[in-house]
Amino acid sequence: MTAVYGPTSPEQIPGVTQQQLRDRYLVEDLFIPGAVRTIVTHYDRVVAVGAMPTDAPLALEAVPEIRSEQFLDHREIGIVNIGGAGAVRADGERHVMANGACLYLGRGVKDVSFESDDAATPARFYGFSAPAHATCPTALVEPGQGTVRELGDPLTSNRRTINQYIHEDGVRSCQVVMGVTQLHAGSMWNTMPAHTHDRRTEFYVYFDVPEEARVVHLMGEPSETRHMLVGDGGLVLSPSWSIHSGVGTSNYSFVWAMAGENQAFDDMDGVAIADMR
Ligand SMILES: O=C[C@H](O)[C@@H](O)CC(=O)C(=O)O
Ligand SMILES: [Zn+2]
Repeated sequence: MTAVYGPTSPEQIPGVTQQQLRDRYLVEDLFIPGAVRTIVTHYDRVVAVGAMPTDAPLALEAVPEIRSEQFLDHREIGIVNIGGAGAVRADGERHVMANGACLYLGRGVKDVSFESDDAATPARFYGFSAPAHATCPTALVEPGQGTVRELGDPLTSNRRTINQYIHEDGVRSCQVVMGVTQLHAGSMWNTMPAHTHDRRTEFYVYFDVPEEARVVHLMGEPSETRHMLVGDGGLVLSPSWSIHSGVGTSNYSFVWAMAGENQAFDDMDGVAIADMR
């Protein structure tokens, strides 16, 4: 249940087919009932995890690609539940996780497992993990209890609430920065004007996307953008050279998470809309 996403270059974007773009930057099967999926990437060595327990708990296991006995021997992980109610056990402690809750586990935690309260409405745990060279304490944040930033305007269809969970002024980590953005009803655009941050990789997982709806996700260098239509649960990989923005056919939410050179949320290189191609 492991997939490896190798490094890519912006020079590979011109001429790329829609299928090649999706093969390189989109994970559409992160959540499989009764399984843990591990997505090993060469973008800042970030590993993404999707766990969807049904009637039995699922363990977070090291995969051969990370050459560790336990998954967190050399790593940290931020976890957000984007599904039904559930819990994460970490070294015997049970952390109850409602939809939207965020759990941070630091380097050295040994036994991690995921469970759903009700197999009929399973939890969907999304994990974002990066290498860590020190141990930060375990921390749980209840939904909406992070640092809230209200952004955008209904007039530009981008009114949204950002909840920063793991960040410089919140739950501490070595590299991981993580939060959830919710688009308000009637607002469809995230992150427009767009930005890059050449110092950090960023992944999005779109959720609360209605079944018939899609998010038109924009990526690529600002001067050479491409799009992918992404449904509920889709994971999009943004290398540091890529913008990450999107417009839905409905409103939606997404988990954003970053790792790399720094943790400065505002270290972004904004792009004027008129300069995008
Ligand atoms: O670097 C920061 C990230 O792109 C996201 O936090 C942006 C976002 O959630 C939004 O504007 O809605
Ligand atoms: Zn960003």
